[in-house]
Amino acid sequence: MTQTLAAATMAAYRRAAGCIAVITLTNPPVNTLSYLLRESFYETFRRANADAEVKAIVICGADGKFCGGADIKEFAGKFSGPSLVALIDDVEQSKKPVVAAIEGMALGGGLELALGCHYRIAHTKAQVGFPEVTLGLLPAAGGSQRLPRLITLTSALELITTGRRISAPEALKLGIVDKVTDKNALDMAIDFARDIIGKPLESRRLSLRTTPCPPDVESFLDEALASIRKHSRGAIAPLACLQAVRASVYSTFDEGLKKEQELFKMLLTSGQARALQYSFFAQRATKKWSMPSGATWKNTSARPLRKAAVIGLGTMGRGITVALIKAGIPVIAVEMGLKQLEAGKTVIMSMLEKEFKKKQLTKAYREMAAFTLDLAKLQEVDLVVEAVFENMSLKKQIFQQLSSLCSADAILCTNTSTLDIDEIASVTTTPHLVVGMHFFAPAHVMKLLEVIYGPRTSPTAVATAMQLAQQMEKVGVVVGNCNGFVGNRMFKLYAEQAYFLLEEGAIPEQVDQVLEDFGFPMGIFKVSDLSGLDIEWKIRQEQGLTGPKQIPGGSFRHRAGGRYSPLLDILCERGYLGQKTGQGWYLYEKPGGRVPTFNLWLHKFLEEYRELHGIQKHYVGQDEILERCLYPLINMGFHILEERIAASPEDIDIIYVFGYSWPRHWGGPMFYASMVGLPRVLDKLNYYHEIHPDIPTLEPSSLLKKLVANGSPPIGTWGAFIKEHNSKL
Ligand SMILES: CC/C=C/CC(=O)SCCNC(=O)CCNC(=O)[C@H](O)C(C)(C)COP(=O)(O)OP(=O)(O)OC[C@H]1O[C@@H](n2cnc3c(N)ncnc32)[C@H](O)[C@@H]1OP(=O)(O)O
Repeated sequence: MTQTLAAATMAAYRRAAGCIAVITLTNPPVNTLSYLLRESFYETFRRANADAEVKAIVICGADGKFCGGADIKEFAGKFSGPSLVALIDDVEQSKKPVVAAIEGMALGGGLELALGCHYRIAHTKAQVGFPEVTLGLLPAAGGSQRLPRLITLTSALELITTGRRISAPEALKLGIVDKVTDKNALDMAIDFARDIIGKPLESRRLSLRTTPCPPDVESFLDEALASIRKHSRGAIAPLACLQAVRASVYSTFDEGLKKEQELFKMLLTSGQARALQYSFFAQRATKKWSMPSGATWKNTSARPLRKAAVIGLGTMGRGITVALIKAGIPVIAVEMGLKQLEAGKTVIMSMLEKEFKKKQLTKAYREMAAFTLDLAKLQEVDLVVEAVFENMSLKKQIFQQLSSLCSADAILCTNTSTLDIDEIASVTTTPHLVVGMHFFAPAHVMKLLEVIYGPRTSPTAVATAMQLAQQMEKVGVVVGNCNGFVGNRMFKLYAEQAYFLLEEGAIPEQVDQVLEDFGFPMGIFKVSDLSGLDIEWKIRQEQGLTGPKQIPGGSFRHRAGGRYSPLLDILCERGYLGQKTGQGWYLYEKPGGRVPTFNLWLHKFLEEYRELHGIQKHYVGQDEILERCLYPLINMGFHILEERIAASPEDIDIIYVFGYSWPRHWGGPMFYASMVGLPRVLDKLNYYHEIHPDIPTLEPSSLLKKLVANGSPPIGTWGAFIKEHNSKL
């Protein structure tokens, strides 16, 4: 096994144009600088350096990919083999000119290696960057010291602290690469290397330079610190990146390297780095979907999509239309009335125009959108996305029509956030082609797509929806059919607890502050005001929890078998719908206002409400807010795993990171639970359930109890317990 790997992983050596040594980094799929590659590179580079016939060296990557950086999997173990810092030092100190031929990508350690080279030549489509910060790390093979010595401090700081990847033309403008070509970068690098043989190299060694600084560097760095603190939402890596760059200003190169190492070691052992690296692999794992039937991404093919239709041009339908066109799929956009069609068309065309200006689209977009009232046009399409109101009878009516109008093999998707896919499919003649696609608003921006299969959905329909997610550059996650699917089913408990906390004595400002300190960009009440309280109100009505369809049998504060908070309903009934009406949980300067301020009415109302219902107000502390909001949500995650609605904790975590702005440096709810410790989560749920026996969702799930009873195994091994848990044998 090791031998096979060793054969595939190497720094391959060959000679070109007589006197040029070409070293090819070879470690599929993205030529990461793993232990084996570093070992091989060390030998190969020495060989090239020692060979008197070699006058210059070119470094490139196999299969048109320079290098994807360090092997992230190796961060979890002990470092062995030659260090990247030392290898790059060898490269920079070489007396023979060394040229990097960058094709595909030079990321992280890959870019650091390229910065050690004396020249860099990139293909125009290549990307370069330091994504370490997104993994909870910093460029620690001299990158944080060499980049600021090469380009402006402002750009170096921005690239290192954000992890933004840039195109080769931008890298050329900034001065990171020396030449860009749309031909073969390796051929160009070889020619270039031949031309520079014998030329002095001293000025090309970045470690010998000093960092060029703006006039008032101290206040520049102070402002940068304040801005990073404001935007990093509790993430520590951006701050460490800044400290490393700061060292490049005030220290010698060697001292700077020491500081870089010190900060790297601190980050590497932090929980945040573990969470972010987990998230990196979790995101990739969602592509490898499976269904309980045994169908998987490997054994199922997607249908080609030449044309799609979107039905319903409200906010969601508009965003979906734009997302499809951005993915290169022509769309027939359908509405039921002329007025709605015209309104939808105007907004969609202006959204497309904006995307075009941002260079996200080519000119052809005008021809890619057709607008019609005529459902007969749907005959031509391979896929339909229905995006009308969240109303079961309306959706069923539409799917019945689709069934007779569309071609027999058209994939029929419903954009629903809660409704039963199977019930919708039941009115069609092709239930196997019906699949749920839960987009998140704004649909042309938000990355997440929940792909929902019902009991009759075919693997082909799922594969096609997942393929479409990829085409739209979204993260698709395949989930089973249940009320609210994964994301909203869990979110419901998060929101519910927040309302209960208001009833018990908290105020929206307090709850939001705790959630924002945790790392959410906005607390739940601000989010509710922003999206409009009536969204949840309509869902509650549809579920028979409130309104004219309310299921009889409950009481004012007890419905559907447990405690119920009618606070949101009361606000909606009074017309307090959030930002759009100028008042919700907060007060706004005017309808449509954006700045939340103290809502005196709400505070008085909460006092009266508590008094009226005999609720004993208590002091709600920060821990209680966080635990009451997050632990029931996590507990529901365990139920969802038990029921196999989500195939893995990774799937749940990715849904939360990409759809609900869960702070990525906490990995996602399930990873967070594993970091906090499952016994603690279990104890706290038991504790709160004892105090609030009328909230059944606080009762710990049996899977959580089982995992704790088994010594709280690592998250990567939960799958075995779930299988065992579900086994009917
Ligand atoms: C002391 C030295 C410190 C150095 C710091 C570093 O270098 S940290 C690493 C910095 N590099 C990165 O963060 C790059 C991460 N990778 C990517 O962004 C992308 O994978 C890519 C390189 C742009 C390629 O994207 P593409 O969409 O083509 O492929 P995938 O993302 O699906 O990746 C293919 C498989 O390769 C695995 N993989 C990619 N990069 C790494 C890596 N750096 N380490 C380990 N594994 C990596 C990825 O997980 C995929 O694996 P599968 O098993 O096929 O899912």
